[in-house]
Amino acid sequence: MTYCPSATVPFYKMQGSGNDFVVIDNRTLKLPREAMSEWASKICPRAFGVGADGLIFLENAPEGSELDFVWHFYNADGSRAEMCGNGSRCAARLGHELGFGSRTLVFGTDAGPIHAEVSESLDIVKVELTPPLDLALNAELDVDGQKISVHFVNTGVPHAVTIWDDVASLDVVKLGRALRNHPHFAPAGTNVNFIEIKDKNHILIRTYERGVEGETYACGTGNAASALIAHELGLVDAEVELTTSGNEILNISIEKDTVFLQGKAIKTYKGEMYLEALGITPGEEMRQCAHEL
Ligand SMILES: N[C@@H](CCC[C@H](N)C(=O)O)C(=O)O
Repeated sequence: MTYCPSATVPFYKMQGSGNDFVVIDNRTLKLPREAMSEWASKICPRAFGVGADGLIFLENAPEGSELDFVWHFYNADGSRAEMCGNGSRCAARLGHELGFGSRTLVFGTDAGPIHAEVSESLDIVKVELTPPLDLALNAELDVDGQKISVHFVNTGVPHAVTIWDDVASLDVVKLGRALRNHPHFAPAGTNVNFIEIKDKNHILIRTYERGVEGETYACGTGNAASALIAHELGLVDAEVELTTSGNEILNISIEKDTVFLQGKAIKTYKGEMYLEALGITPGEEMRQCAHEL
């Protein structure tokens, strides 16, 4: 089917613990992958676009695959990311609601398959993250003249984790940007988490996200990385509750090498976006119906 936009493209807006996403069902739109990055960088900016930390496209899985669907995930700046924990919880919920699969489903990301369980109420989603990679503890890094002990693990995307006494008082954007761009993490860069251990089952967390290039209200894979590292250092148990900067709760459970992330996945609205207003150039097939724009 050739897509004819009649000026607008339907979308869903969702949030997982305040990490917000525009989600597009690409089964009918059939937007080619080459155009997705530009769409993200036009749709995600707040005030000028729809506004979101990331853009997610849901598509049918390849014929014969065991997946219920596949996604394409883009950060607000248009960079593609291998995975997103909060986005994966939103995608699982919407994927189920759009008929891609049952409440227990599996979908494909660049980091590998994600198994998800959507609650009966649909508002809570638990995902099993991809196996953690490249764990490295206690690198002493020079950041703006101060020595910081930095831990690292990839929980689908790269995460640096630093431990502090009072995360509320930190300049997360300044420190986060410096670590994100630190030569130690080149060329991919990293997301950066700032955590405060409250007790064996409770962490306060703030995250600087790569691709948003700022602090977000929550980052699912960052919460997983932080709990995993704190557990590895003997600071917390295998079941951890994290309070995000948006004051939401995310739950992480660690079972041997498997990490689960659970939290709210909320569908906030459904809308139609105007391509021209967003500065998106319609593709060839869209020009056929330019009179409708
Ligand atoms: N917010 C996400 C992570 C999204 C990708 C990240 N910004 C990156 O580029 O690595 C999460 O909830 O995990």
